[in-house]
Amino acid sequence: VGEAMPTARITGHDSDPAVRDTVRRLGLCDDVTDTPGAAVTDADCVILCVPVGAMADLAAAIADDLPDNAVVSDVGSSKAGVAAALRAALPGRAIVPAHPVAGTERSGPEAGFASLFRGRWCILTPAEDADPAAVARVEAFWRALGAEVETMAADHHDLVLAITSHLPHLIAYSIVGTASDLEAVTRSEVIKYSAGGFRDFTRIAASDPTMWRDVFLANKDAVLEMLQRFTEDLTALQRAIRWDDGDALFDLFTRTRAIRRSIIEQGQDDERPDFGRSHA
Ligand SMILES: NC(=O)C1=CN([C@@H]2O[C@H](COP(=O)(O)OP(=O)(O)OC[C@H]3O[C@@H](n4cnc5c(N)ncnc54)[C@H](O)[C@@H]3O)[C@@H](O)[C@H]2O)C=CC1
Ligand SMILES: O=C(O)C(=O)Cc1ccc(O)cc1
Repeated sequence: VGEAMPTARITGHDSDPAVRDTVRRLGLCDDVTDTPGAAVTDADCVILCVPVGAMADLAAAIADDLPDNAVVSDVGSSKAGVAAALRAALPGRAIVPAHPVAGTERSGPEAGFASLFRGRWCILTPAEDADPAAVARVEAFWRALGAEVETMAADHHDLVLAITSHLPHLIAYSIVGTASDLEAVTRSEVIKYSAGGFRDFTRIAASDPTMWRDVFLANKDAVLEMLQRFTEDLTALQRAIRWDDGDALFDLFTRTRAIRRSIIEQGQDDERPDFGRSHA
């Protein structure tokens, strides 16, 4: 943020003193405060960057110190529950929930890098009656970081992200968990012979446990809906294998290859040279 907005004054707070020390050491903020309230006393824009299950408590903790004209936003991976929690904790305030759809499996203050949001989408989910000036301020913030901004309803966001992000994480956690439950001898072979497929799942399955526990509990309905469809489609694949239906397998794999190609054409893959994989 400091690099993209050199005149902005950035104040940070984290409930974990070790994180506050690291942020001070790395110089990520102009000031780091020991309480949430002290971080917002003269803020124009407050961005809550905690696991989605912690948003309600943090919003309540800043309520009394928040200046009247401050805009409150967040970066949570699920939106309807967070938006409701922010509205309940901060009644009458300008609230513009946001989700930058960019990240890695890493977390903590050392996991960030300046190009993270460049060319990525940031989805805003303001309520229909939100102040357009507040929405414009949050949009300008993300555009300054290089992101493309789109606005949609929070429920719609949660359905789309359930299939593009949340279910893939659940599947990765599940398959890596299955491998780790295998007998010890097989497990060591899984590690030794892990070809690209399994390795890619282990990257996703190394994502932060607190963050993802909260996402699945907060976006329960949409995730369960997509999981139902997924298990039906998986059963269809199981049937195709059992009955030697090679055409069914071939047709699906041809369709899925086209999806990968369109992601690469839109520049939303992580193969670009500056995407921070060297930090992993
Ligand atoms: N990691 C990723 O790739 C992405 C994460 N997100 C969302 O961003 C949010 C933050 O995720 P990360 O930055 O990855 O996690 P992180 O683990 O790096 O940072 C979260 C921080 O919140 C602190 N915290 C927890 N409860 C708190 C409280 N009540 N008051 C003050 N601090 C508190 C923790 O100590 C931790 O340092 C989550 O809601 C996540 O869903 C959104 C897009 C991408
Ligand atoms: O590391 C990956 O592949 C991710 O999918 C990162 C990510 C995690 C959570 C989000 O809400 C957005 C992006």
